[in-house]
Amino acid sequence: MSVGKNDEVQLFYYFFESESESERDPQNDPLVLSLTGGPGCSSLYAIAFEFGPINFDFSTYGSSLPSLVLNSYSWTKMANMIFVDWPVGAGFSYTTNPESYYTSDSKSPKDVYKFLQKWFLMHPMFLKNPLYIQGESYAGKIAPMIAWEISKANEAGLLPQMYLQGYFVGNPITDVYLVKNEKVPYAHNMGLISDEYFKLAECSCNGEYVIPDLNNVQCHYALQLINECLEDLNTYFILDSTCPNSNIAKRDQTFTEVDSVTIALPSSRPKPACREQYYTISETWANNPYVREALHIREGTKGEWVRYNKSVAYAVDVASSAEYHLLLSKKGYRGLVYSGDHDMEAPYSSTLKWIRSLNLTLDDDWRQWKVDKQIAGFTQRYGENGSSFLTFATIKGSGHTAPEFAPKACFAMISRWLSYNPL
Ligand SMILES: COc1cc(/C=C/C(=O)O[C@@H]2O[C@H](CO)[C@@H](O)[C@H](O)[C@H]2O)cc(OC)c1O
Repeated sequence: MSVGKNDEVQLFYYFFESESESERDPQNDPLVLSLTGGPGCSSLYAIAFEFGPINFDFSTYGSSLPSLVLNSYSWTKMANMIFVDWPVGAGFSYTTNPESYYTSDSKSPKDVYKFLQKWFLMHPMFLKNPLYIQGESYAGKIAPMIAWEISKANEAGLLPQMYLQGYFVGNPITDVYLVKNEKVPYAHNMGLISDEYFKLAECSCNGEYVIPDLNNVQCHYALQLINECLEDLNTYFILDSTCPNSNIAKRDQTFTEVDSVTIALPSSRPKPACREQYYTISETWANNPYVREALHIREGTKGEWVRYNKSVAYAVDVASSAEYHLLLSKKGYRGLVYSGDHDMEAPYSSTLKWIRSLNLTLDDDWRQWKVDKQIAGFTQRYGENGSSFLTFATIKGSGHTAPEFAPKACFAMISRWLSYNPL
């Protein structure tokens, strides 16, 4: 989908209608626009590893491309979903003019709005479906900004009028400073550093761990002790292991040209030993010529697909998007902020900090929420005059990409929230 002048910026997307099994109905189900983080991660990551309808089947993986299996916890079971490779440069999105490559926190929500405007022109039948914007990690910072862009455009009478109902974000990097500064207290709360190290850091650094005073020797010493404790920790999911060499799987994958059904490898190779290596296999899959043809990637438009393009030209020019949550709640839009509670990249406690700073009225205090009679996490809800605007929920024992590690709980949470039920 081209956005911007002269069709220079082309945003690639995957669209799945809701699966009309059981009582679902694509004509009336919500429509969710989904963005992955980074900025620069492809939405294929969310589709294949998190909440999309197809996942890689690694159980049969060994001597061929991974095959695909249906995901029984796919959010397409409750919503129509558009997954966009955002921003330009991520996934299969590209530009024909390098100057159009540059984007930012403040510009990209406008591009996504333009994307949606054009998408609805091509799919007008979805204009009456409740619209939600979803983003995780860095996109969790941007999702409420996109919702605000839509809200403003609707109020200005721009067409098409979009039936925006709200947004939901997972482990959002709402405020980069807050997120980073919370890592030390979070590490302490989770038993990763001792009380003594924490107290030393807290006193000597004055609670400032991101940009400590360079002349403060004691603070430096405390942070050094802490860094040693956290070395080799998987900060995205502190219960998970780290990958010693995430390139192993990729290096020995040379595919032979055979028919489009069976794509054999010259030799078999060891099964991936850790999560990062599974991610690498997705790169082999997405770069396979048959796969690219099936995905309608126009030849010559995009070079190598990478799961996370870290060289997108993106400027962080908004320090915090917390105020957008406030603006949207004041307009009556619904928001859900969920956090895998074992994520140290965007700790749930940093999220609670900016939520509290909004001074919203609590209408349902911290309590358990359950799946299969077991605690799935804890939740808190804010609202006024009988209307609930913002729900916060933790997902117990999950990481940065919460649905990847707790698919069933996340499915239940989103399903309840989209149906206006309490978690
Ligand atoms: C631009 O500045 C910052 C960006 C982030 C973003 C993290 C992020 O999106 O994580 C990715 O999430 C996606 C999921 O959306 C994962 O797939 C990726 O592996 C993961 O890296 C965080 C920061 O500080 C904490 C920043 O300062």
